[in-house]
Amino acid sequence: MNTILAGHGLVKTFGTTHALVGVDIAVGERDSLAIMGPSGSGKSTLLHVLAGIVRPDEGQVLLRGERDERAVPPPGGLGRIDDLGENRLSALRRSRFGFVFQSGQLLPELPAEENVALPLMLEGAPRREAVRRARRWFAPLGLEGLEKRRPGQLSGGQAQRVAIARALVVEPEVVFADEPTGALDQTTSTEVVQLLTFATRESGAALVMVTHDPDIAAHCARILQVRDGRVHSYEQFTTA
Ligand SMILES: Nc1ncnc2c1ncn2[C@@H]1O[C@H](COP(=O)(O)OP(=O)(O)OP(=O)(O)O)[C@@H](O)[C@H]1O
Repeated sequence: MNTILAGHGLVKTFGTTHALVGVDIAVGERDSLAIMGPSGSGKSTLLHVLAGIVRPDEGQVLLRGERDERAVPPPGGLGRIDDLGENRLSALRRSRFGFVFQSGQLLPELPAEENVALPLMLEGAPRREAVRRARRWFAPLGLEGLEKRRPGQLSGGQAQRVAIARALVVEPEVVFADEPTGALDQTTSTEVVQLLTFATRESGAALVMVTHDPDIAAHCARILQVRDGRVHSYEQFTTA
């Protein structure tokens, strides 16, 4: 596996709660990894630490191609990101990562196409160009004809597909999804996770997904089980 993102010895404590107590994890190119575990086991914290949203107390997060300012080049072309300044880290999150959350992530006053275009506009693309690029994602995600709808006029499944388009529009290297089907019924969940895994793989990105649902996790190539802030086990599927 060609590792593009890794966490080494990750520790995170909130007050007296030990959310992560020494996690090692590697994400490969075009990998799809489901993070599972009981409530409170540290799944979301692990995703947030890997995505540069939460800084670990100990350990390192490494990303491919991230230049390390120290004299010695990082092993395997990975460079440390957990110690970057806030501005650099947020620029990196915007340009190299895509995010899909459970729900409520779309701006209600913007039409779907502008919601998808938003990350490009934040990167400085002119509105017209950003919307043009955003529209390209509607057909592959089964959203044709819904470009002008506002989030309130979309079903839960359609809104999640718009969120997937928004995550992929920047052509990220890693897509992070935290319970992306948590607010959907079972049939819609299956459709959404199929589109998420397929579109992410087609785009060339890796997927890191937190879910408590084994049927949803089974759409990923690998499943990592977390218990009490530790990696409990890895399961690998050859067919996914
Ligand atoms: N910002 C925070 N402040 C205080 N405690 C936190 C914070 N974030 C997480 N925790 C605590 O850290 C532990 C791990 O939380 P985390 O959200 O990572 O678990 P999880 O496995 O994703 O849980 P769930 O499945 O319920 O979402 C929990 O005990 C939680 O209460």
